[in-house]
Amino acid sequence: MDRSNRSKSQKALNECVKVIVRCRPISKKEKACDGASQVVSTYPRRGVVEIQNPNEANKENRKTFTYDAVYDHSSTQKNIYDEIVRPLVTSVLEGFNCCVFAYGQTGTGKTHTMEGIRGDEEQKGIIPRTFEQIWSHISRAQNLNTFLVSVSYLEIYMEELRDLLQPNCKTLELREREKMGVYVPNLHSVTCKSVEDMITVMNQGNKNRTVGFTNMNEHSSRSHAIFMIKIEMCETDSNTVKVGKLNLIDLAGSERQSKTGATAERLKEASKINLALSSLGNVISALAENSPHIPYRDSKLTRLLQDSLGGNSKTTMIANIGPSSINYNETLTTLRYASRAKAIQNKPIKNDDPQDAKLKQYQEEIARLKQLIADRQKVERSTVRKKTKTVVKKAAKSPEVEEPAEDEADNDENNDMSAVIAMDAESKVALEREREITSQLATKLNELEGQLVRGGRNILDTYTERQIELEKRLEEIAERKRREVEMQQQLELQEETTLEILGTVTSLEQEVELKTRKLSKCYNKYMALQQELIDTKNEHNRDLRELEMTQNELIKELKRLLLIIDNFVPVEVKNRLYTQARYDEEQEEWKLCANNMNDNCLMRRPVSYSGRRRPISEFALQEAKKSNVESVRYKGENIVNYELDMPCRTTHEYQSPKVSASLQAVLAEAMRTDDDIDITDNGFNNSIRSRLDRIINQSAQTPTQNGVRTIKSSKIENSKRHSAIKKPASAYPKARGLVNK
Ligand SMILES: Nc1ncnc2c1ncn2[C@@H]1O[C@H](COP(=O)(O)OP(=O)(O)OP(=O)(O)O)[C@@H](O)[C@H]1O
Repeated sequence: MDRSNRSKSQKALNECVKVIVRCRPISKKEKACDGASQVVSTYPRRGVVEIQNPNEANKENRKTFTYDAVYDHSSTQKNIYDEIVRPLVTSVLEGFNCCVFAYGQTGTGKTHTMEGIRGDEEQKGIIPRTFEQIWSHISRAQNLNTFLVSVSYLEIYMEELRDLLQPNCKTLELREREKMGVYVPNLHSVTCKSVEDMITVMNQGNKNRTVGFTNMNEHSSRSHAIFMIKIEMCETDSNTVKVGKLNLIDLAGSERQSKTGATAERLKEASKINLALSSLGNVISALAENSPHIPYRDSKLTRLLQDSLGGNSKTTMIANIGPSSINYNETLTTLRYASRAKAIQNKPIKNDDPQDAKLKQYQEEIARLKQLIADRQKVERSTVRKKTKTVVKKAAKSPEVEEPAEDEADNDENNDMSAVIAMDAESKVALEREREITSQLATKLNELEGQLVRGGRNILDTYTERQIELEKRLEEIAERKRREVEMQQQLELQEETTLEILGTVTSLEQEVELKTRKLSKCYNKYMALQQELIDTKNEHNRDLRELEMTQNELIKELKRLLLIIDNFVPVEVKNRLYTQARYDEEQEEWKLCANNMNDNCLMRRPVSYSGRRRPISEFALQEAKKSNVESVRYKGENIVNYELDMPCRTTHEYQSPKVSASLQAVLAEAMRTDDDIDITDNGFNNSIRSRLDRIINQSAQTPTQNGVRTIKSSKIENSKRHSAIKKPASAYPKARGLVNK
């Protein structure tokens, strides 16, 4: 394709993000819930969803939202795929970047929509259906085009990128390059050659995905999962390469702690999930309002979705909702975000002749290897012939050989073989080596060729002409349905305009009537906006409360950990932790810095004068062994020359450990009542036990004040009590605890 053509095809038209809403059937749990009702009504033919506030007195006051398509509880996985995703995958096969992502509250059917039910032909979701469409296209491709299909699978868990196909490798990072956009270097990708290959990879990734139990979903996804498919295609005629990329994203669901009952780890996961989703909401809002700053950098999720939202990709958002009144607020939030996302404009561009296409590299490498093998084989043959001629000439001169072979240098391989037999040992070895290299090259060539797939070979035998026809019809039906919904929506809009036009007619009375109707419409709109404002404020307050609850939980956890550190971690270890711990901004985690005291000590070792003989120390020998050119020559280990390495802590600085007020109170109470203190060996180590031991004995020796024994830790009293502390072990009859005497 020449430059002008390419620029023509790349002249991108703006295209809005397509938004569809899918409402799942009411669940058994929701049905069983007291006072719950269905508050969502869907109108698939008009692309409209209505939601009614269950607490509002005026039941007529419903909120209405319009989308590109709406699916109710009776919609099937096949319908959704054929009408929504099939046209997108067709675009991918034309060289576009496309993205489908499922968004919604936890338990509303995102995973059901994207992945479906494994092993159930009817219930399989978007991802496995995509595989079938891709391979059916390849099997039918004309001109025997060459394809390279590769897939990657990653998840964002607690704001960390993880490779689901190589779970043990270290966490991944995000990079950005001008032409490539945002990408993940070192992400493992697997080349696939059939539907089955892709299903195997998907299942393998799903096994590694982080899933957990919550009150709202037994198998709740605790991470955002992104399945990436890259299809590189080379047209045999024009030799041009196109690349289509498809991202299939199953987001983790937004959730409220009050409903999911999340605690500890689940709670931390939930707070990260909600943060990422709220940053996604902010990006959607900023894009919809044409804001000059789009906060993509607020989370890894929004950075990864940068091309899909406001970028060069064709994007479809599937907003999953449930019909029950118990989730009214969450459903309303999802519907609002989905409605805002409709305004996002993308600029899809065909990836014609991309520079980073592996297929092109593979094809060039294959051509190079083929040429190399052919050249080697030529050289090999001519060497064999030359050698054989010499051997035969020698043999002709020798008296033992009676009949010299005259036609030994024929072209066929049999003669080559007999020639090899006739060759001397050295030449044979050289020839073997040559052949080995050639066979290695051939293996490499086969490997590379094995990764590529030739189209048009009907890989899927099951695809008959009728099925192909059926697919075409399905696409037509989907297109017609889309247009029908669009027309219906336009009709409704035009109704309003017609009303205005009608307003110009006849009598004053009619004018008054029309204006009253108009006014009442405007008033309704005004009221709806007022309500939205109130709802948004309430939503904001709820979010705030939720965040406060999460914060309280996390503070509680922090206090618990600090209490453990204060009471059970030795002071010197604690101090070391505090001085060595550094927060790594890049990786967003705490790290322990290596203590560089050793290095400093080594630096203080006296260096020797070059040329002077000196006894070699063990250390110097070891340094020399490392054969480091820059390593210094050390003097003999004359310890008198050394500075003393001062310990980190001196006896003078020693302070007795602090005992928390609660522990003191317990001990004091026990002292007062003279009861036995039985401390079981529940994770207590010996040093802690002995510390407690000391404290108890100290207080036992302290004179009582007003009948209550006090714990003192002055040095003088410590020394006075020294003998008391050294009681024989037999003074403590219980092996696993202490008894106050
Ligand atoms: N359209 C549907 N038809 C029938 N069942 C559905 C539908 N959508 C969801 N379900 C059922 O609802 C339950 C929750 O669905 P799913 O796990 O897909 O939710 P999710 O949105 O992915 O939740 P999470 O965000 O917690 O991962 C599942 O048992 C699923 O089978």
